[in-house]
Amino acid sequence: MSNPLQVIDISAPQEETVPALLKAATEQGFLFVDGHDFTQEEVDQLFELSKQFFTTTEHAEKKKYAIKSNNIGYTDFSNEQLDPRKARDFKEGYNFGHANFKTGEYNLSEDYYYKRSDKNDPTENPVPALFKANEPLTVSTMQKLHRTAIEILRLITIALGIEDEEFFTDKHNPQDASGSVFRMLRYPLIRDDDLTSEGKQYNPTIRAGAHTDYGALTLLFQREGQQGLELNIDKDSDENWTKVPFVASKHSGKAPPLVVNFGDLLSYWTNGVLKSTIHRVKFSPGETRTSDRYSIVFFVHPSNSTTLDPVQSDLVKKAGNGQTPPAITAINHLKQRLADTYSW
Ligand SMILES: O=C(O)CCC(=O)C(=O)O
Ligand SMILES: [Fe+2]
Repeated sequence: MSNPLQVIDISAPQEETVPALLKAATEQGFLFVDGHDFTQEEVDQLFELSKQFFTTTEHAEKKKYAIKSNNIGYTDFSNEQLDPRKARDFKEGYNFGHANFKTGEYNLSEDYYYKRSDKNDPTENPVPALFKANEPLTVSTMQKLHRTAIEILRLITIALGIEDEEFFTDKHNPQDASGSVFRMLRYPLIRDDDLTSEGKQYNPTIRAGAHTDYGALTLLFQREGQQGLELNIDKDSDENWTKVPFVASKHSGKAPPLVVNFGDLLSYWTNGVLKSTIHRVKFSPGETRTSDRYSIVFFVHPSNSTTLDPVQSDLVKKAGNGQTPPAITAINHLKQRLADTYSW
């Protein structure tokens, strides 16, 4: 499959990466980020861990970790409906949240996370045993993903010509309470005729309904042969979907480039100059897929109290839509979007 997205190597000189990043962010809102520091081996281990969790844990056991309104835990097959006009999404997932990306703590209890108590209660957001046993891997991944996101935000600030070079990075302090979530997802291989009558409420082709992401930035790993992510770059047409292919890294021994997209918050902050592009996951009828799709996703959100006022940038003044973003904080925006998705 040819690649319609740009591949940007963040280890290359800034003079090269900054204009390419701006072009990708303003035209498509999606790109590949190569030159990160994830090895193939560690990403393989992550996908193995995810597969093991989803395929060897009893359903009743998974349900003990059911997702709560803090967005931490297991999402069951019927939980999520990203496009309210369509069927529920046939996928399962596990979200790690309430993390401090500096110390590596995660799934922290409410009062400890919000600094109302100096003691964490590990029973509040319990971690499945398998993930607990593999904590060094998941924690180093979350921390590295956060650092990668910060680097992308730094480059974007330069690309937009924002005078305050820390405008975006300051809003994403690794120690602050935020809606950031690290998520493992599994979309099982299933064909139309596999569905029981109970399963008919699911759509076997559209696995994640069309949506934009709620946060600032999303970083995603996928595996070769497990594609399915599609973008609707042309907003005026519901029919025109661009498939995200699998591409390999240019750096030997490194994991494939991360699929990166801009979420609603970066779009608000830039009056629509950075595109928060609609996307979905689709298994097309008749395709020759032989395995489930797994994805590993990091949703980057700013500190909870951040507001959505546009940045001071000539580029945004000139090319922006001039609309006033909603007068709410990042956390209230997230709560609203999660309520719409999960019918909480
Ligand atoms: O799994 C994927 O490829 C995409 C998932 C996605 O878009 C999301 O969860 O927001
Ligand atoms: Fe998404």
